[in-house]
Amino acid sequence: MSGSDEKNEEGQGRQPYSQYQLELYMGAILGGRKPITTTDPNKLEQEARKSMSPEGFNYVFGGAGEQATMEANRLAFRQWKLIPRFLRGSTAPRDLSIKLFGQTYNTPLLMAPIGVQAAYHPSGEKGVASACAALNVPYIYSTASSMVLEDVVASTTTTTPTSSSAPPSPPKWFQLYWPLDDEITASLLGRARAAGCTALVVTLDTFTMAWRPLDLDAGFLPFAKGEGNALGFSDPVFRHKFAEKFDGDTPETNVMAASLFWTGEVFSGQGHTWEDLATLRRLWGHGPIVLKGVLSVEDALLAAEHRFDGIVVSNHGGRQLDGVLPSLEMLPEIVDAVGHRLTVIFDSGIRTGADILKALSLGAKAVFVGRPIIYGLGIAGAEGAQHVLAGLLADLDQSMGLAGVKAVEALNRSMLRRINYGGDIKSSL
Ligand SMILES: Cc1cc2nc3c(=O)[nH]c(=O)nc-3n(C[C@H](O)[C@H](O)[C@H](O)COP(=O)(O)O)c2cc1C
Ligand SMILES: O=C(O)C(=O)c1ccccc1
Repeated sequence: MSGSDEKNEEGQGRQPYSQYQLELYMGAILGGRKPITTTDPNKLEQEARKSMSPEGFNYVFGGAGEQATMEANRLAFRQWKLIPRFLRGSTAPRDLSIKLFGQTYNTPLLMAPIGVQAAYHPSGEKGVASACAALNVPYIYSTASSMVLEDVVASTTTTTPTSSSAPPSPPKWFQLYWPLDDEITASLLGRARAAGCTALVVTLDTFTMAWRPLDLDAGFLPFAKGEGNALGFSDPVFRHKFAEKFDGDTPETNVMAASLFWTGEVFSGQGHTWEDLATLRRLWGHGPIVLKGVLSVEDALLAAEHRFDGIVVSNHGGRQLDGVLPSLEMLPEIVDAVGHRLTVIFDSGIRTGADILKALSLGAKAVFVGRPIIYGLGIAGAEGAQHVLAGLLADLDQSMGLAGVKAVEALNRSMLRRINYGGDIKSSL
């Protein structure tokens, strides 16, 4: 896949994803090559199931409870249908760029923060971050990462910034599972700042793990093996506090105790309140703060009242409280209530370009996508993740064209009609 970013006469660069469809056809026609894995979002899940370890696949795939919310996320997308327009002149080249917090982003897609990426493929966070960098997609580093923040950033940062051919690294964001101890929080945020993360995502909905039958039945909990703790174990303040409490031990000499100590810090946040968020703002000090996991108009209004820069309308991909509404259901109401006061981002259930179109038309300024990219990683490492990302962006680009829209900023609700055939996903196809 080419990583070129040439400028054309209309100012919007020829994007690395915009030729991907042609590249795949030509590879097949001229070279007899097949894509590295399927281009079909549903088959992708099946391919991942075959390639990944059962525990790894189930961890990514699984929802909470009976997966009612996870299924509802997909059903919600099926209920909105697009209304295309024609004969309005060429839509090419499409402008997928957006403005978020005063900065221009090439596309409205960001890689969702996903924990423990080395559990799905040895290239882990570095693999996904490099796939994102090749496509200019922002990478959001999770607090529960299996690789050290600074190492992941160094692995994707261009070492020769003066070279005119090298595209600049896309922005990086940092996702926080909020520790109880402010000194540890301060240290993590200071490191994220120093590593160049430009925005802070604070996840509200996962202060404790939900009831996840697939993982419970397999007894799979990455932290118990010391996985997903790299950020904490590499943190000087955390290490100091651990040594103080455990007689000079280090996370390396006493993995189990250090894992418990770390997870006790980052997954015990139910005590935090709206008032405590002031501390976070002070500790972060610079750049936007986005609250992830908002599902009610009331909490969205509170986020605006507390002057947060953004929210992610999300149900964590149906992995937390089973039975909650699909996040797409709440998106229009939340946008109407607070869209003029803060930036509304969306995630949970996006699988296709048309899904992204729908979320943006309902008022989201940008979207996060999680599982599909991790399936690509699990199947074929960084190359697989890049294939999925490029496919999703190419699909979005083409779907926009087919809908008769030239720029993301022109999307609006008049492009959508809600239909409800009732019943399950298949009957509403
Ligand atoms: C395996 C896995 C791990 C995740 N880890 C995190 C995490 O560490 N932090 C976080 O804020 N969200 C995490 N999420 C939630 C995602 O950021 C995102 O909200 C969700 O995946 C969106 O749904 P989708 O997978 O349908 O796109 C995780 C999701 C998955 C599937
Ligand atoms: O599994 C998740 O959804 C998640 O958010 C998480 C939390 C801790 C470690 C890894 C992932």
